[in-house]
Formats: sequence, structure tokens, C-alpha cells
Amino acid sequence: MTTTSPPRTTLAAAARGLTKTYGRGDARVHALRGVDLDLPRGRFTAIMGPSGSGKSTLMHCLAGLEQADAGTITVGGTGLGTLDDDALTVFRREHIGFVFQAYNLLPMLTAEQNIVLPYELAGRRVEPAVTERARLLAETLGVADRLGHRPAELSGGQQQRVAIARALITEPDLLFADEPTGNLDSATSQEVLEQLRRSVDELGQTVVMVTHEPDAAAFADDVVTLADGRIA
Ligand SMILES: Nc1ncnc2c1ncn2[C@@H]1O[C@H](COP(=O)(O)OP(=O)(O)OP(=O)(O)O)[C@@H](O)[C@H]1O
Repeated sequence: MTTTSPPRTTLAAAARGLTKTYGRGDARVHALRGVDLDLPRGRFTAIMGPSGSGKSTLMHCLAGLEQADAGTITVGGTGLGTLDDDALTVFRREHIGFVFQAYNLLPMLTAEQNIVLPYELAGRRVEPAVTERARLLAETLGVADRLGHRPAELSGGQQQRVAIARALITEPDLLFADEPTGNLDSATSQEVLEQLRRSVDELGQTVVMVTHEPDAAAFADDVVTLADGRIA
């Protein structure tokens, strides 16, 4: 027997015909004007483009944080449009990781507690296997000796690496990084980008990074450029 359909696992996510408009009348802004995008599994994709070109809107739609006006989005084989709000919240928690410019670590928790936080928030027990994975991630990301420290005792780059470990703990289908090096000096930025690269090469993660910086985009396998709500 032969089959013509590609294995489902080749794409981490796909978007078809995404449109998004904000405001009305004279204030109407076409943030996305029909975006088709395939995000292959196990690759690092950078989204670039001028300010206002729709990068954040695209990322928020792909992550299920914002609803497009039209079009479809599939993440890990699930159509986001088929999920109601509650199901979408659970889906995001289990299948999508986020790293932001502001690290958003909880100041009262140690690095290790921050890394396993997604399990606590989901009301799931932190099994020994999860703790073990947190330690492995910390090792891969070069913060294994900082696990007992609170965020205030860590450098900016170390905090961002803890944030990356937290985003990876659930082995998400997609890791979104929104200007992840925006707050970091160039040497530390380099380190954080190397860690994102390693999460793709060594852990097989799929990373999508929004950036203005060509130097940061150079770490990616693919660069998608948006211009005026379209892929250029
Ligand atoms: N909540 C909103 N209400 C109204 N307009 C919005 C909203 N969010 C975004 N826009 C508009 O949609 C367009 C695309 O915005 P978006 O933030 O996606 O661009 P961007 O490429 O991420 O820009 P930047 O690089 O400056 O962050 C812009 O014209 C922006 O002003």
C-alpha cells in the first residue's frame, strides 16, 4: 500500500490565509493580509520585518493568544479554530512555550522552581522525571549551578536561560521567542541565541523568534520577512 500524504510530524505548525484587521473606518489597520506559513518541526525560524509589519500579530495568532479574522492555524496537528477558550488555554499550556524580552520569572521562586512552574500552574504533580528534565535543561542551557538561586541573584543572560528552560520543560510543539535578546548586551545576546540554537539542534525543538536584529536572525535556519501584513 502506498500513501501520498506526508507524515504529520514534519510540520510543527501551519497557517493558511490568515487575515487580521484592527479598528474600523479611517482607523482601520490591516495587520495581516493573507499569510500562509509552514513551520517545519525541529527548525529555527526567524520572523523579521519593519515596525508595524505584523510580526507580533502573526506570532500572537499562531500562539492562540489572538484570534485571526479569517484563515486556519494548525499546531501539532490540532486546528486552533476547533478549540473553545478553555481548551485553547490548556492547549497553549501543554503545546506552546513562550520566551519574552522581559523574563517574567517569579522573584520569590528559585530558578528550579521557576523552571517547573508550568506543571504547578497546570495543577500537575512535579514528578521526579520532571525535576530530572529541569536539571538536564539547566545543564544544556548552562545554568545547572544556579538552580537554587532566585532571579535577583542571576545575571540577565542567566535569567533568560532559566526562562528558556521553563518554556521547554513541557516539550512544546512550538517555542515562541519575542525579541528574546532585547534587554541583553551583545555578548549575552549571543549566548542566549546559541542556547535557542542548541534547543533546536540537541533537543529537536521548533523555535520561532521575532526579531529586528539581522545578527539574531543569522542563528535561524529560515527567515520569514513580513512587509505590510504579507510575507515578502
Ligand atoms: N490592538 C491593536 N489595536 C489596533 N491596532 C493594532 C493593535 N495591535 C497592532 N495593531 C496595528 O497592527 C499593525 C501590525 O502591528 P504588529 O504589532 O503586529 O507589528 P510588528 O511588526 O510586531 O511591529 P513592531 O516591530 O513595532 O513590534 C500595526 O499597524 C499596529 O499599529
